[in-house]
Amino acid sequence: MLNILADQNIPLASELFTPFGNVTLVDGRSLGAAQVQGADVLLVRSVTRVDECLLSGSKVQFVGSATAGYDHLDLTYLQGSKILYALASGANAESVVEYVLAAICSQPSFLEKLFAGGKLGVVGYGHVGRRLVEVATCLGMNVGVYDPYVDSGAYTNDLQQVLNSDVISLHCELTDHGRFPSKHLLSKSRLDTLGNHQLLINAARGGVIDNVALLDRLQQPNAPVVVLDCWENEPSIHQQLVPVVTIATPHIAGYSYDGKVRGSVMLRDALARHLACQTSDVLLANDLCLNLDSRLSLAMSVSNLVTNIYRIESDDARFRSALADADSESGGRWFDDLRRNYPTRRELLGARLFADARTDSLNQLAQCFKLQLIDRSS
Ligand SMILES: NC(=O)C1=CN([C@@H]2O[C@H](COP(=O)(O)OP(=O)(O)OC[C@H]3O[C@@H](n4cnc5c(N)ncnc54)[C@H](O)[C@@H]3O)[C@@H](O)[C@H]2O)C=CC1
Ligand SMILES: O=C(O)C(=O)[C@H](O)COP(=O)(O)O
Repeated sequence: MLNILADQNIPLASELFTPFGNVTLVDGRSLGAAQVQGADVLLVRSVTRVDECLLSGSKVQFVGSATAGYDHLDLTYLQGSKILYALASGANAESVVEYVLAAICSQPSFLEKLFAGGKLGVVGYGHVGRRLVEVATCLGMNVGVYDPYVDSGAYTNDLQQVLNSDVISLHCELTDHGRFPSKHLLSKSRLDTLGNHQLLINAARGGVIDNVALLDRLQQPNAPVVVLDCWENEPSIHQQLVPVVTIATPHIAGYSYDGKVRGSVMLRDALARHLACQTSDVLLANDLCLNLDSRLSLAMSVSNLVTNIYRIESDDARFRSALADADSESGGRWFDDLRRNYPTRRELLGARLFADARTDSLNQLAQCFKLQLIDRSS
């Protein structure tokens, strides 16, 4: 029997991994080398740094991270030690895209701009960036993409062109090495080029924006409108930033129930392949039923639909209230508590949409989110 150590915040960890061995659930943030010693398989989230310090001397042979980002894994060490690893690439891309749409919908003037020929600038053209571009273009928006490693075809822009956009959304991985490190990509000088006619969203990693420079920029005149999901030094974030950003959330853009379960299943499947075991399918049907008035404009339909399933303002309110109530001695515990106790949020993708007629706008929406459009009048 394998000894499997899993972060307690990986949904269905016990159910999915018990067929392979004994599953022990642990607190990923405080996980230390002593706990890992007897484990064969380690399943983590982004809060656990997986490197030589954690694994040296252990018998871990497989590391799974139920996340898209992998800046918490020392891949050079894992490869050098012949420890297999698996990620949940793409599992939560839809969740992040719906978060970004909710952020835009929470700022109606920016939503209107994007539907009136304004531009959405996307940094990073991986799973999230591609899906965001797919949805935005399907809705008729004008899009530019900066990703120095990937060909984004007709959407290709240089970084400054993207930073001139009405809405800028960051979706690159966090790196401090290589030809194009993304650490502090939004440096003081780049933040200085932004103005109050722009919305900046960071649901990538905190370190992509220099948070000290951001605080300084947001205290100057003509500051951009900022939505922050990811912060430098989580969970002990720069708290002075909170009052000056427009929306503050605790790194939950990827926290749809669907996205998290997809991530768990991806790891289960990767471990099963490694062990050459069969697995059964996990069906994750979207049973959400939504209603929409077919007379609404496309912009209003998007806004109604997105806010129907997810109100980013509620996350922002919970964040500010938890911070206000936080014990100053507790470090970032309030931030992790918000994440651990995150309410169930479903995705729009694949839901059923009831309307009183089939209009072009509704067909367009149905195509974007693979909705099952049901015409109540027929
Ligand atoms: N807030 C949240 O809950 C979540 C955050 N994330 C973060 O978002 C990132 C993107 O997610 P995915 O698209 O799934 O990852 P991905 O690995 O599919 O794509 C990352 C993209 O970033 C690009 N990139 C790397 N350096 C860059 C640079 N300097 N400038 C512009 N682009 C650069 C890569 O070429 C790649 O196309 C993840 O690495 C993760 O850190 C992902 C999911 C949830
Ligand atoms: O997938 C990623 O990358 C993320 O940022 C995760 O959604 C973050 O969740 P945790 O792994 O920190 O629970």
